[in-house]
Amino acid sequence: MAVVNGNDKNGHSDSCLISEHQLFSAFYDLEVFRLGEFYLKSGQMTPIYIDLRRVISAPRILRLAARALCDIIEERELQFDYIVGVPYAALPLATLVSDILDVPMLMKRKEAKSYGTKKLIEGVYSAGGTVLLVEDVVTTGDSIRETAEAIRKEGLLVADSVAVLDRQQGAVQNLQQDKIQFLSCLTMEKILNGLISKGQMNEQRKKEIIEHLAKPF
Ligand SMILES: O=P(O)(O)OC[C@H]1O[C@H](OP(=O)(O)OP(=O)(O)O)[C@H](O)[C@@H]1O
Repeated sequence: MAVVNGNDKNGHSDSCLISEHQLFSAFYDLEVFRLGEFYLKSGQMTPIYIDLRRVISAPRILRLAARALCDIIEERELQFDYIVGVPYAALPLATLVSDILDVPMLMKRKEAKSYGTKKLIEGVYSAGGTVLLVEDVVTTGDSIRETAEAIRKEGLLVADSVAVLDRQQGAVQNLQQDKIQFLSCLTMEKILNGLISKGQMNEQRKKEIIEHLAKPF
């Protein structure tokens, strides 16, 4: 993402887009990045785990991440009528993006309830409207795909998705197959570079991690 201090493309002189460095540093201080042996939703072992759920306990950092998402949305001039967070971790982010941009939010449940309205998609909407999907960390993109499928079944449209972090394990290509553009604020490569600058690893370890994450699973 572009780092801009001063005038933005709309000529707002007081604008200050969130930089990748700013975002990385805030997450680093919050101990979002963990090195070790962890398992992902996909079942794959990962030597680096990114726990963005921690941001809900740091409101300023949560807002920073939401503003970074808004920067991408505005920079790329994404068009949409509703915002949906991929459950559960992205729900607080989606709520803030909805508030900052003043665009209505809908909520997709992981499972439909067996009582009440039994709806899978909550909120007020009209078929034909376009939904922007918001994610926290993306690995394969499967969670975005599942959410998009449920939303499309309701007669809503999905063209774009945005995430705070892309682990760069195939999501861009996978989502293209479902005709969903995927954009992110930070990538695994940028995070590994940041961890090198913090003395947490060297170039060789970065190379090993990237090779490990690129293996089929
Ligand atoms: O791109 P993918 O391969 O789908 O992986 C990314 C998803 O995994 C995590 O959610 P998780 O399933 O752990 O659920 P949670 O959000 O409820 O914690 C994360 O918050 C994303 O939604």
